[in-house]
Amino acid sequence: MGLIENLRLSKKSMFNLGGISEPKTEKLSVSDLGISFENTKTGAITDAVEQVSININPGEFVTIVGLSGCGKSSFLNAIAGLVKPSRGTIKLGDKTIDGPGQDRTVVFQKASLLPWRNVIRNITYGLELRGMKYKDALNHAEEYIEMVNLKGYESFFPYQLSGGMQQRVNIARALVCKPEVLLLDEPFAALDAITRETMQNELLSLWEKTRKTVLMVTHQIDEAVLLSDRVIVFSAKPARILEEIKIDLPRPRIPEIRAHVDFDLLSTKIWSLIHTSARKKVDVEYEI
Ligand SMILES: Nc1ncnc2c1ncn2[C@@H]1O[C@H](COP(=O)(O)OP(=O)(O)OP(=O)(O)O)[C@@H](O)[C@H]1O
Repeated sequence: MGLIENLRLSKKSMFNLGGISEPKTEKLSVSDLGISFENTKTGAITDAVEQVSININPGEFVTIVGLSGCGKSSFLNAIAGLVKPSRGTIKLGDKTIDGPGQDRTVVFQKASLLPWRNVIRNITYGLELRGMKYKDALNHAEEYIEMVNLKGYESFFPYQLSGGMQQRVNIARALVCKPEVLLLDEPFAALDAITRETMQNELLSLWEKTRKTVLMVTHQIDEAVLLSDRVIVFSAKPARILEEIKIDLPRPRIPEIRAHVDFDLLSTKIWSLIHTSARKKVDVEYEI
């Protein structure tokens, strides 16, 4: 099924994928978050994130952009429960997040598939780990194989797939577990420009169908504008929120939205915020 047909799916089928209902999603609230790392040898402290507060509504697609090394991944990892914050709280609904959980799944830049499992068995793996019988897990996985356009590749092993196909398996593997929140850490950064664009279009279509709550980190400003409802611009390290920019481009979005005049305006605004923070960082470091 092509992108346009996908976007024309009825509202009913958008929210009821093959009869498997999505879990109820709660609001993700981050309050006054601070993250510091201590060098165990020298005792030196690196402050990566400082006083960040964000609310992400169910079904919202939010992206974080900022300079390299400013603290984006540390922030995302804290929400994944992989990094312990030094200050502040993270909540999903009423539940405080203090470690990894099935309600959140992370997709990293590198696909890290299990090389001894074929495509379908990589996708069923998370469900099997949770105690689901393979036959049942297979039913769920087959649905996602179609969604990520890998029908026909079920029996292929990771070494037989391109980088883009591996990342599609990775995304299907994350979605099949039906997390409440999908965390994406530069998911397409390792791909060439054309594959990256294809994957962005596919993610756009996938999100329109699932309306999953997504928090993504990226270096690509156009990627952030294309996909997001809101872009949060982080300052240079330690990361603070410089500005939250609402992306009020119409939905459902199609790839051609890149030609929309507001697309350029929004991208330029974000670019300018990041570059201003880069200049300030140089001024501070060289005491200009
Ligand atoms: N486990 C760690 N121990 C010590 N310092 C860390 C650790 N993880 C990250 N840092 C430091 O925290 C700061 C922020 O790193 P982080 O990876 O979050 O930045 P980023 O914005 O995601 O960078 P990039 O865009 O280049 O991936 C950096 O100075 C980094 O060296």
